[in-house]
Amino acid sequence: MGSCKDQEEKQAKCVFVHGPIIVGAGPSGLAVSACLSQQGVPSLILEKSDCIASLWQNKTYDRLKLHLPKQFCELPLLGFPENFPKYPTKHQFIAYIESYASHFKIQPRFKQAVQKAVFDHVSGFWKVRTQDSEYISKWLIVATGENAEPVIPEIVGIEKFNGPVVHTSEYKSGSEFRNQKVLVVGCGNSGMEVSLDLCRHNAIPHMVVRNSVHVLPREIFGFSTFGIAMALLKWLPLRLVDKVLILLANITLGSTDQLGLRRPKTGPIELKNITGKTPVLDVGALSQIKSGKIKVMEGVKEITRNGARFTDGQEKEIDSVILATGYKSNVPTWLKKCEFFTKDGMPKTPFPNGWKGENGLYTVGFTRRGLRGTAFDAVKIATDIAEQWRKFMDCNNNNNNNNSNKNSCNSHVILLGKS
Ligand SMILES: Cc1cc2nc3c(=O)[nH]c(=O)nc-3n(C[C@H](O)[C@H](O)[C@H](O)COP(=O)(O)OP(=O)(O)OC[C@H]3O[C@@H](n4cnc5c(N)ncnc54)[C@H](O)[C@@H]3O)c2cc1C
Ligand SMILES: NC(=O)C1=CN([C@@H]2O[C@H](COP(=O)(O)OP(=O)(O)OC[C@H]3O[C@@H](n4cnc5c(N)ncnc54)[C@H](OP(=O)(O)O)[C@@H]3O)[C@@H](O)[C@H]2O)C=CC1
Ligand SMILES: O=C(O)C(=O)Cc1c[nH]c2ccccc12
Repeated sequence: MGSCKDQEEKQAKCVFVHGPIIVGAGPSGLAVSACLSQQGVPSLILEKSDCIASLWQNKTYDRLKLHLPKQFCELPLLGFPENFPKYPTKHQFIAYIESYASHFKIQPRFKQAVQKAVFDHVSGFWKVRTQDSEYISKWLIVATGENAEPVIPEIVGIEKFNGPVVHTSEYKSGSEFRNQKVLVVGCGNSGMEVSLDLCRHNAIPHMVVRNSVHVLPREIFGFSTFGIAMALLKWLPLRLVDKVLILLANITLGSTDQLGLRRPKTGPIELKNITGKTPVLDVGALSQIKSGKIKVMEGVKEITRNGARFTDGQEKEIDSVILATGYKSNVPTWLKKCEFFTKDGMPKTPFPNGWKGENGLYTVGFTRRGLRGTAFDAVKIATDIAEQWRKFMDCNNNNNNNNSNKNSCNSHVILLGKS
């Protein structure tokens, strides 16, 4: 453990962790910790913020509701309370996550931002560095999420703009933008829902749609579109399911093309699986677009001191800019010398096999399948680690009872057992 000596010099504490280290106390980190604990495996979560589910608590707007029915957003082992509505609010979702953590007695270490994690081939351990400590374990579980950092695009002239420029992760409510002309850059679920919220507060959103986009109704004839898609996928091939979804969307919403919302050639679920681009599930923005309250604009060419120029030559005065330009993983900034992730911080191996890497590395919540994907990964990871854990415990017990067996276990495992 040469590193500990290095860390001592920098006055960092060296902590041997009994069980896996999990980076991130969002739904994914908590789910995997709960599943491990159910199998008798202890774990330690390192979380950079000061609370669990910080994305939901700190980086979402007031009016947010889950847009998939609750049965598709449950974590393993403990479902939503019976009395929750079909589409829980973000406050209900946070309450659920808090009761989940307390039910499984999960106590993350807060204000521990992982700055560097690296596998030490000599010792066979992961060394995980935060601002004040180095944590050491045989297993590292990456649970920092697909939405760890906002995507901030470079837009010509934006530095000259006089008004506020905020990312949707900082947006709380349209009440701060009352009567303003607001440029909303991006038309994913965030762009659509923020534009809708702005309308409800008498602001005038101009939403930039630079590309094609799938808009689907949240429900079709009282059934959730997502639920319909999942049911059909059990029987029909993906492309046929996508065709059915588009047909149903065209019947219920009408064609979206004339509104400036062209559909991509690839179907909605196939596109989500290949690129991660989530289809918009409409909760009311479309009717505001139809009535002209949300103005659809082509790409932005340039931002000026008090407005914007668009690629079609139009110019508009603007009071504020909201960047609804999405999120990215931050894994490449801290996980070093690791071939498992792409440069964008997503596992190179596609779903359903992206949860396990080499040398005790695992990932949870990088499936591009929302919380359902998280539940899938968490169960797989816990089962896999529990098997190793049981062997290690048996091995350790044998060693304690019978010294002649000592060579049958790796020395690092004995070291871990002593911590
Ligand atoms: C607005 C919005 C709405 C959504 N709605 C839905 C929905 O309805 N249904 C659905 O299935 N999915 C939804 N999603 C997808 C969302 O990604 C998941 O719901 C869920 O939050 C993923 O959980 P996670 O734990 O993987 O990631 P996160 O919730 O992002 O948690 C990751 C945690 O890791 C911490 N972290 C990051 N980097 C470090 C580091 N270096 N060191 C220590 N800690 C670190 C973060 O602080 C954070 O607490 C939504 C996403 C957004 C942005
Ligand atoms: N109620 C709910 O449950 C909600 C869920 N979510 C989820 O959160 C996740 C993130 O969603 P979201 O924040 O919308 O991010 P997305 O990545 O889904 O969308 C980003 C949008 O920004 C556009 N964009 C990016 N850069 C530029 C640029 N330079 N100029 C113009 N447009 C740009 C993209 O266009 P292009 O396609 O051309 O790249 C795209 O339309 C998704 O999984 C989403 O489903 C979000 C809100 C609500
Ligand atoms: O990632 C999201 O935002 C979700 O809400 C979950 C989700 C996973 N796969 C989807 C396919 C269509 C719509 C939403 C999702």
